[in-house]
Formats: sequence, structure tokens, C-alpha cells
Amino acid sequence: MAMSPENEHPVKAFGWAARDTSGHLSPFKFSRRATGENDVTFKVLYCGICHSDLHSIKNEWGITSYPIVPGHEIVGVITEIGTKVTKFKVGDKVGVGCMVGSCRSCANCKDDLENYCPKMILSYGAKNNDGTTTYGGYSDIMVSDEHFIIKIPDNLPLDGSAPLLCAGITVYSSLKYYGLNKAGMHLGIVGLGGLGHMAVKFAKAMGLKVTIISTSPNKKKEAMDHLGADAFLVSHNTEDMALAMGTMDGIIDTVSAVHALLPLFNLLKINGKLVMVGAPQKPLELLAFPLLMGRKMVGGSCIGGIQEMQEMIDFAAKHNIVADIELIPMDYVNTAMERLSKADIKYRFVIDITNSLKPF
Ligand SMILES: NC(=O)c1ccc[n+]([C@@H]2O[C@H](COP(=O)([O-])OP(=O)(O)OC[C@H]3O[C@@H](n4cnc5c(N)ncnc54)[C@H](O)[C@@H]3O)[C@@H](O)[C@H]2O)c1
Ligand SMILES: [Zn+2]
Repeated sequence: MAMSPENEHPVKAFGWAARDTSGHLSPFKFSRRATGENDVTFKVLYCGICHSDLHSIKNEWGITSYPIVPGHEIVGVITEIGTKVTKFKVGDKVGVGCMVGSCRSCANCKDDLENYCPKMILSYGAKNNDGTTTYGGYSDIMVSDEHFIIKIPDNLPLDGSAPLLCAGITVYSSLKYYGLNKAGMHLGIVGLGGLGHMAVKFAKAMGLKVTIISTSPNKKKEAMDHLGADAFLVSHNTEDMALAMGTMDGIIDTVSAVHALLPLFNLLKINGKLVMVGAPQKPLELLAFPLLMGRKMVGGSCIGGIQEMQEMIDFAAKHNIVADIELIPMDYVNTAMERLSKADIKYRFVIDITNSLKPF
């Protein structure tokens, strides 16, 4: 018989979990493994709320097993290290993103692409190699093999850094892989949420011209004055969309719901690239003609490897890039999820775990 979450491991842990497709989160007792020889254990201080957490707690992708403790933008301070740990010491400020394991021997792992390892272990809702369940960062402590731990540079605030570990790496990796990181290029960003606003910050630091494509005209002023975008297109304004036709080298699409792709293809130059990072639950309509008339391509990208995560966070430290956050207490999380579903957040909720997650 499977062991209860509280008894799977020797170390007591607590967090907030969803139990069913309502997605409602409430206090939850479970357990974490003791610090193994290659492990780092850290006290969680902050955890970002990614839209993937919302998709997952409501089982929108059809792969959730309950109970689920979400959270994969996790930062904190190391409390214990294993005897063979070489990269970290107690007291270091660190984080964990979407992965806590991979096979470490396949071609993708050898290429520092653990994120594409067929045996990659997600930080929550997955199985460890010993069959126990992984639980995420809406919780008091975290333990992971040191390979999957990221060092947070000293000059970055910990709360605003948490979203770099998913939102940040996802947009950084896609810009780099698709060659959309060259100064002077024109980039479109669709969806100005957690990922979208990080994409603006990274793209501007790389020297790109950035145009936001959004359904909400009321986001324009802030996107340009505060985030530094160069232009703003309202996607239902057909006149402005027509004027921008054929002007973009690439588009990063962060939209979390089904939406039309055709207007986006039209914005691309010849050889332009539409990169999907948003993960809507239902299929999108893909027409061949607008792609072949202009040799355009559609691609996708999923987070990034560990080496690239460290590179991204060091780049963020150099350019002072952190997320714009609304810091919330743990017991606000259900309201935050409700607001996230309505895009009522600028631009990322981060849970103040250490000051508000109370044992029970
Ligand atoms: N590829 C990856 O590795 C990866 C990593 C993290 C998140 N994601 C996915 O990316 C998506 C975005 O995540 P986020 O945390 O930035 O979410 P978010 O909710 O912060 O942002 C999503 C944005 O999409 C906009 N939007 C929603 N529905 C829309 C519609 N029908 N038309 C146009 N715009 C619409 C919202 O206004 C919002 O600005 C989610 O689907 C998430 O699961 C993917
Ligand atoms: Zn995420």
C-alpha cells in the first residue's frame, strides 16, 4: 500500500495543496527526504505563482494527480548540505525552478538540456526515482540534488528573483535558441503577464526593439513608460495591426488561452519566427498558407537547462532584471489564483512564505 504523504519521508513538511479540480488550496502536511549526500536542503522564503500552477491545480492539462502542492519559482536560504555537495554552503541564497531531477546521462542531459530529458522530474506533481511524489514551493522547505539548485546573485532581491526561475528562463531560453537576441531586431511579445513582462525586460537588455501585442489597450501606458516597450499594438485594432504587417523578426507568444495565430503570422517578416511558450489547454488553429508564403516558422520552447538558468540569472543580475511583483501572504493564494485567471495582476504574484506560512 502507498504510504501517506506525511510518512513517505523522515522530515516533516507543510504547505498548501489542491485536492481536486476546484483548484482550491488549503493547508497540507507532508514530508521531505532527509538531506542526501548530493542534496541541498533550504528554507523556502518566497515562491512565485506561475500560470502553470493555475493550469495544474485545476487539471486543465489532464495530467494532475492530487493532492498537489504547486510552486516552481522557489527561493530561499540553505539550511543543510550533503557530504558530497561542492557548489554550495549553508546560508547561501538559492532557488529551484521547474525541475528537481533528470537522468543525467542521455544526450539531452549531456548537452545541458535537462529540461528536454525524457526522465526529467518536475518540481511538483511528479514522481521521484524512488516512487515518492514531488511537492513544490508553496511549502516550508525544499530539498533537491545540488545539480538542480541555482545560486541567486547577491545584488538581486530574493522576492523579485523568484519568477526568474520559470518565467525568466522560459523567455530567455526561447530568445536565445531562436536567435531573437541580436541588438536591433524587432520582437513582438503577445500577452503581457508574468512571462510577457519578463520577455520585455530581457529583450530590452539585449538591445531589441519591442512591440507588445495585447488585447488590453489600458496596459499601453505602463508597458511603454514603465517596462520600456517601444510600441504597443491592440490586437483587435485592425488598422494598427495592418500597419505593422511584415515588420517583426520574431514573436514570443505567452498567451495562456486559445487565441488566433493568423494575425501574428501577418506581423512577421519573411523568415520570421513565432515562438510558442504559452500552453493553452486546447489546440490552436494553424493554417499552412500564411507560413509557406514567407517561409515563416512556428516553434516552441520549454523552460531551459540548468547551465542556462545560471547564465540567465547572472545576466539578470548584470542588467538588474527582476520581476514586478505583488507580494502576498499564503492565505491570499486562492484570491490570487482567481485574479490570475482574469489577468488582474501586474505582473507576478509572489508568496511571502517565510512570514505567512503558519504550521498547524
Ligand atoms: N513554455 C514554458 O516553459 C512555460 C513556462 C511557464 C509558463 N508557461 C505557460 O505560459 C503561459 C503564460 O504564463 P504566465 O505565467 O505568463 O501567465 P499570465 O496569466 O501571467 O499571462 C498570460 C497573459 O495572456 C493574456 N491572455 C489570456 N488569455 C488571452 C487571450 N485569449 N488572448 C490574448 N491574451 C490572453 C493575459 O492577459 C495575460 O497577460 C501559461 O499557459 C503557462 O502555463 C510555459
Ligand atoms: Zn512556470
